[in-house]
Amino acid sequence: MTRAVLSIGSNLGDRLDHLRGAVAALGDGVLLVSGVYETPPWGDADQPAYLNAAVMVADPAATPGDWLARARAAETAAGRTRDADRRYGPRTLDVDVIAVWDDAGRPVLSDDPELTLPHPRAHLRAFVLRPWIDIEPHGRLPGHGWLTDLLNAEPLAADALELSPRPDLTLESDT
Ligand SMILES: Nc1ncnc2c1ncn2[C@@H]1O[C@H](COP(=O)(O)OP(=O)(O)OP(=O)(O)O)[C@@H](O)[C@H]1O
Ligand SMILES: Nc1nc2c(c(=O)[nH]1)N=C(CO)CN2
Repeated sequence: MTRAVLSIGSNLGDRLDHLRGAVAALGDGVLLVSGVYETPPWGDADQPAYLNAAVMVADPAATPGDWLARARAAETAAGRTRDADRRYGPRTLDVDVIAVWDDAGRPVLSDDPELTLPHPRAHLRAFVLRPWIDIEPHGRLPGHGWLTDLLNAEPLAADALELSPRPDLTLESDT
């Protein structure tokens, strides 16, 4: 049994549709879905604004590697395209594995470049932490502490002010 928090983001094409595609591709594993946020581009300012959200998933059989495989499958299913030469550049869909917990609730730690856990830049990204707080208000980022403490301290506090909640956009299925 593992539980994981995934970050989903899109800044090309029909952004909302891409996020919805990601949630659909994750299927029965999805436990909780955050609100949608419009966020300024991080890491490379010369690109359109993103829509970001966070998803909590769980599966009795999934290994940490399975979550990376499912993240990649969701990107493919939602028709991921990207500029391969551009680090932090625009993309139709990005699904990052932010953190994973084992069946005893212990965080899984990994320094494997293929799957580093927790995600090595999560603590620097208001666009990851703010949606995650929606679905886990008392959550902790393993190795870094309470989500709310991270988001309320500089430099993230300034970034958090730039995020726009989009309650008009929802990822939940209508059915
Ligand atoms: N926790 C993780 N989640 C997703 N990918 C990871 C993780 N740790 C390592 N990776 C590796 O990172 C590589 C690059 O992923 P990707 O193309 O999504 O990077 P990026 O979106 O440009 O940057 P970032 O990962 O900072 O968002 C992938 O090949 C993947 O194996
Ligand atoms: N706001 C925002 N900025 C980003 C995002 C993202 O999802 N949201 N993803 C990136 C990929 O590395 C780079 N920059």
